[in-house]
Amino acid sequence: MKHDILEEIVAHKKIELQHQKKAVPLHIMLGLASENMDRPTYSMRESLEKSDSSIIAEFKRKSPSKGWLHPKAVVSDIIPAYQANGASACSILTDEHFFGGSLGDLKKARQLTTLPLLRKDFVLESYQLFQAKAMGADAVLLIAAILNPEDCEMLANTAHTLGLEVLLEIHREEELKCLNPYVDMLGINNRNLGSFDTQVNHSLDLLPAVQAYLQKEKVYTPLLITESGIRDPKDVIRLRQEGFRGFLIGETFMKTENPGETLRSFIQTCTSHAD
Ligand SMILES: O=P(O)(O)OC[C@@H](O)[C@@H](O)c1c[nH]c2ccccc12
Repeated sequence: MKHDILEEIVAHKKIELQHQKKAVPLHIMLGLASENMDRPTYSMRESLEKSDSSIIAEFKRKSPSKGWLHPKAVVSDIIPAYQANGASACSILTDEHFFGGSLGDLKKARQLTTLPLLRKDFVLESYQLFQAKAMGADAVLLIAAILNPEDCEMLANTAHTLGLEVLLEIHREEELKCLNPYVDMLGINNRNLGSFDTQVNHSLDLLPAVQAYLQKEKVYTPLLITESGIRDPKDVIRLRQEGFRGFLIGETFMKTENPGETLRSFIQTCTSHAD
């Protein structure tokens, strides 16, 4: 049987969470989150909607599929450069073991940018939403492949209570059952998190099923995002024409020496080739 990395990540996350909760108990983390309730927040959905390029630029040092991309990447270099060069939002990988990130990266990023910040991690419980709020996130990722619909709705509802927007990620049509009224953005991940197989066309393949579902369930109106494996500005142009309004890109920027510069020329190509 093929080894499923997603199962390994979730198993590791559960142990990690036990340690984190021992170090900072739930009620303390909730308190830290509430202290952040008054700070200004930035809507990722609005930022993507009003942009012509709608790029969510990701800060990711390594990944299980690609290994190290940029081992010495520093938040204070890259996040301000992402903002200066036209990103609509930033995604910060906070998983340490598999992606080389940390909650400290998110906290630092918050001090350096007014872009909407997405906490990118493997969220299983509300505790992680409190962490996200405490560290300055504006939005959180929920991954349908690791949640059941009830937990997903509970987490999305809690996120909204904390003033966090929700990006729900799906890879397969069946995962649409995790949609709920609290989902602000629906992301189609072009990468299968179990096998790492990544095809940009996956978003287009799944789109008719997503549109049919949204047509049927008219109360859900999430903004459509495409995630992973985007290397060519032409893909962004093509996917925008089909209705996508957010493009989550990590590796294409992070594997270069100057991710901000790479973002700048990527956006330039996108906008100069669009009608
Ligand atoms: O580096 P890429 O191929 O541009 O992909 C970015 C982002 O979509 C990817 O990091 C991602 C999408 N969903 C995730 C869930 C967990 C961790 C990482 C991810």
